[in-house]
Amino acid sequence: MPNQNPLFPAFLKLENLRVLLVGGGNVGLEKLTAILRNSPETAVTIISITFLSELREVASRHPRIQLIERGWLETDLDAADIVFAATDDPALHRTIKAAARQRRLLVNVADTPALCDFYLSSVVVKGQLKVAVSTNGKSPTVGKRLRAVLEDTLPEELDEVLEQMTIIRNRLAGDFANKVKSLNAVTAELAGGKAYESPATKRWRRVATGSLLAVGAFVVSRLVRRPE
Ligand SMILES: C[C@@]1(CC(=O)O)c2cc3[nH]c(cc4nc(cc5[nH]c(cc(n2)[C@H]1CCC(=O)O)[C@@](C)(CC(=O)O)[C@@H]5CCC(=O)O)C(CC(=O)O)=C4CCC(=O)O)c(CCC(=O)O)c3CC(=O)O
Ligand SMILES: NC(=O)C1=CN([C@@H]2O[C@H](COP(=O)(O)OP(=O)(O)OC[C@H]3O[C@@H](n4cnc5c(N)ncnc54)[C@H](O)[C@@H]3O)[C@@H](O)[C@H]2O)C=CC1
Repeated sequence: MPNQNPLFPAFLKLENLRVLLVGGGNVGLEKLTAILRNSPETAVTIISITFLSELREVASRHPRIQLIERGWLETDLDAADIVFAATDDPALHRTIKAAARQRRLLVNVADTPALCDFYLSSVVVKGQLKVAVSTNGKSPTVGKRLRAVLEDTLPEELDEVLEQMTIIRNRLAGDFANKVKSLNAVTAELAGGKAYESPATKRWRRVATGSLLAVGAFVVSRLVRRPE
C-alpha cells in the first residue's frame, strides 16, 4: 500500500521548549492536560481573556505554568518555541497562525487541521514504553479506540522487558553489528508466533469490511429517528 499518511512521527522533549497556549476554556484545558500528562515539567504560558476554574486549579499544581489574563498579543510569540491555539475565535486562530509562520514557530490549532503544523495523537503508556497513534486526522475516535485496545493487550511486563534489555544492552561488548545481532536474538521470541488472528483483530476486520458499520448505521438511524 502506498504511504497514505505523510506525517512525520517524533517524540518531543517538550520540557526543553517554551509552550504558548492561547485559550483557557474547555479545549485549552484538554490541550494542557495532554501536555502535562506526557511532559509534566513543561513550561506553559497560557494567555486567555477568561480561564476555566478547573484550568486554574491544574495551573496552581504546576509551578512552571503561567496564566496571563488578557487577549492574545503578537508579542506573546516572542517567548514561545511552539504554539497551541485553542480559543473560540477562528479569525484569531488564522492571525496567530500567520504571525507564527513568519517566526517559523510550529502551531497546533484546535479544530482546524488545515492550520496545524502538527497533530496530537492517542497515547498508550506502559512504563517507559509509549505508543502514539495517528489516523492522519481522519478519525480521532478510532485512534482513541485503538489506544484502549493497545492498553489492554500490551502486557504490563513490557516495562520490565525494557529495563532488562537496557541492562543487557549496556553489558554487551563488540561492534555495533554484533550488538544488534545479540539483541535481536534475545528478543526473537517477542516478534515470533505463527499466523494467528486474535478476537480483537477479527473485530477490527469486521469494521473494515462493513459488517459492524452496518450495525452501527442501524443503531444511529434508531437514535436520530424522532418518536412517532
Ligand atoms: C487533526 C487533530 C488535530 C489536533 O487536535 O491535534 C484533531 C482534530 C479534530 N478532532 C475533532 C474531534 C474529536 N477529537 C477527539 C479526540 C482526540 N483528538 C485528538 C487529535 C486530533 N484531533 C488530531 C488528529 C489525530 C489523528 O490523526 O487521529 C486526540 C487523538 C489527541 C488529543 O486531542 O489529545 C484525541 C483522542 C485522545 C484519546 O482519547 O486517545 C474526539 C473524541 C473524544 O473526544 O472522545 C472527537 C469527537 C469525535 C470525532 O470527531 O471523531 C475534530 C472535529 C471537531 C468538531 O466536530 O467540531 C477535529 C477537527 C477536524 O477533524 O476537522
Ligand atoms: N468544548 C469542546 O469539547 C469542543 C469545542 N469545539 C470548538 O472549539 C472552540 C473552543 O471551545 P471551548 O474551549 O469549549 O470554548 P471556551 O469558550 O470554553 O474557551 C474559549 C477560550 O478562548 C478565550 N479567548 C477568546 N478570545 C481570546 C483572545 N482574543 N485571546 C485570548 N483568549 C481568548 C476565552 O477567554 C475562553 O477562555 C469553539 O469554537 C468550539 O465550538 C469543538 C468541538 C468540541
